[in-house]
Amino acid sequence: MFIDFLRENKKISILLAVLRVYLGYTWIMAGWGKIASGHFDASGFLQGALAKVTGEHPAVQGWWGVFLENVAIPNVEIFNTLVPWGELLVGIGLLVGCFTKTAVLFGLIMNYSYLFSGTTSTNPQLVLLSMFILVSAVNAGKYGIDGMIMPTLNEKLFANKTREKRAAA
Ligand SMILES: COC1=C(OC)C(=O)C(C/C=C(\C)CC/C=C(\C)CC/C=C(\C)CC/C=C(\C)CC/C=C(\C)CC/C=C(\C)CC/C=C(\C)CC/C=C(\C)CC/C=C(\C)CCC=C(C)C)=C(C)C1=O
Repeated sequence: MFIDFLRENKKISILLAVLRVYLGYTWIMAGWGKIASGHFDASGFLQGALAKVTGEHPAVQGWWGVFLENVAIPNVEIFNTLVPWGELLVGIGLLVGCFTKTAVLFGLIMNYSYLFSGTTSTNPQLVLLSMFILVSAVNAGKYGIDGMIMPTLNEKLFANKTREKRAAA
């Protein structure tokens, strides 16, 4: 019932838009800060995270350590680009409400990557707020670009499928 309320209520979509803009601004600042500095390098952070796999109460789980050691660290150049630009694009998507659901999902993937790496920081707070955007689906983008383009996109992309289904039924 609460989920339906988040997904359908017109007044709550205004609140969701405010939340979306806040999250978008936060991601833009994080991404742009790294891009503008011109020397973002995740190597040190990743090595530090890998070191947290050991000990009596490891902050980083073994399987994530395997990922860091075999995927992230050897390909750090890719992550040095993917992370800042991913953060910026997620931020823009959320700020203007364009492909909101996809943007928030990629934002969550990044939040969890940082959490898995043993950094708490503002990540839990961003995750909790992002959940509201994710479960409220299109309602969060209603007062954004999604609200303008989604009805047309849905019609163009899915109209035939709906017709096919109806014809088959
Ligand atoms: C507080 O936390 C923390 C941060 O800080 C937030 C940090 O940094 C860091 C620091 C981070 C590091 C040191 C890096 C650590 C690295 C690792 C742990 C390695 C592993 C990392 C990963 C696995 C993450 C990899 C990244 C991914 C998966 C993200 C990829 C993201 C994308 C590809 C972008 C997705 C975005 C989408 C889909 C949205 C796109 C939408 C837009 C861009 C919108 C476009 C809209 C416009 C341009 C507006 C205009 C549009 C119009 C007009 C269209 C209209 C059209 C009409 C027809 C009307 C830490 C630790 C942290 O703890």
